[in-house]
Amino acid sequence: MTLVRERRHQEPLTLSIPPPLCHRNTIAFSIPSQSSFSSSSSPDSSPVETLNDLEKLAVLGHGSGGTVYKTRHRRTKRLYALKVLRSNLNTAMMRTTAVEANILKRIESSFIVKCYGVFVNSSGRCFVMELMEKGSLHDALLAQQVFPEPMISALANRILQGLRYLQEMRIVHGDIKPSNLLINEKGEVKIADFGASRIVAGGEYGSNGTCAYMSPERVDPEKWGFGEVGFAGDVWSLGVVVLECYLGRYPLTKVGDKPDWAALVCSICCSEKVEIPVSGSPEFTGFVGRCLEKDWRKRGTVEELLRHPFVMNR
Ligand SMILES: Nc1ncnc2c1ncn2[C@@H]1O[C@H](COP(=O)(O)OP(=O)(O)OP(=O)(O)O)[C@@H](O)[C@H]1O
Repeated sequence: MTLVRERRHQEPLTLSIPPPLCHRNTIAFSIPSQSSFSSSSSPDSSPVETLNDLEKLAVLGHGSGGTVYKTRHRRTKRLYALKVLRSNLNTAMMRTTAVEANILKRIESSFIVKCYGVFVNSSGRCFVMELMEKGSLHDALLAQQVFPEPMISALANRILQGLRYLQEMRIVHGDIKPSNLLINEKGEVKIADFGASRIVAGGEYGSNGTCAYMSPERVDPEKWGFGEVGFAGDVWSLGVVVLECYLGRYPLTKVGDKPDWAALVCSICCSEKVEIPVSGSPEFTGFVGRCLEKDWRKRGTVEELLRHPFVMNR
């Protein structure tokens, strides 16, 4: 289980950041224009045929399963991200990456990081992916600390549209968190990393995913979970991310609390309600409240939240 991880430091983002728009003391940063948030990426006309087509340029980051590189297609000069999974993964992780590859093959959405191909070679399984030049939301939070509400609402809108697409495909993401939300050059946020995902067709939820962003019904199914298939869990995680963007820190534990397993489980499952900062606008607090409803039966659905005034028309 991943728990709350050390934030990896990366090159600071160079997102074009507009003047601060909110009442709080934020670092200036840019809200991508409406069109850049809603436009889709152009389809790639030159897919990668073999891994030899790609030359590695730099390391973009490391995950629990492997390393992600910035690469360039030798002939077309097009840039890609290449995720190379470690060859010594245990059987459970190998199964997980096979599920991930299977899911990625089915996905085609401008709200989800595109996978152009999955290759298996001596060093393991490799995913050729759309390059998200601005890194992850996790990196953006490190650089910006807090986001103004209009930025958060645009971001929530895109993630919800991605979740709507996944639900239509009967896919539960299972690990929505800042490091799995990537940003491209246009400032578009997309959902990535399907290592904890599953296609809903019965069966139990695995234990993959990051505890800090897991919903009460996943952490303590006996108390909160009977009958849940998983889509509501992605909505909960979105609520945690949205609140984190607003506060600039992981929101479900108190400042100074050790983010250990016991503190997390208690903050997610013990109390009946999540405390939402009253300083936000009524739209913001209302939206977060619908995402962080502890009882998944009462929690907002993706469709309902897409119509919520906080994200509507973004
Ligand atoms: N398509 C991409 N484009 C640009 N950078 C990427 C891309 N995919 C991943 N990265 C970078 O590489 C880092 C590692 O990604 P990876 O998916 O391996 O792990 P993670 O999601 O951060 O962690 P874990 O898999 O352990 O939960 C990310 O945090 C991100 O900064």
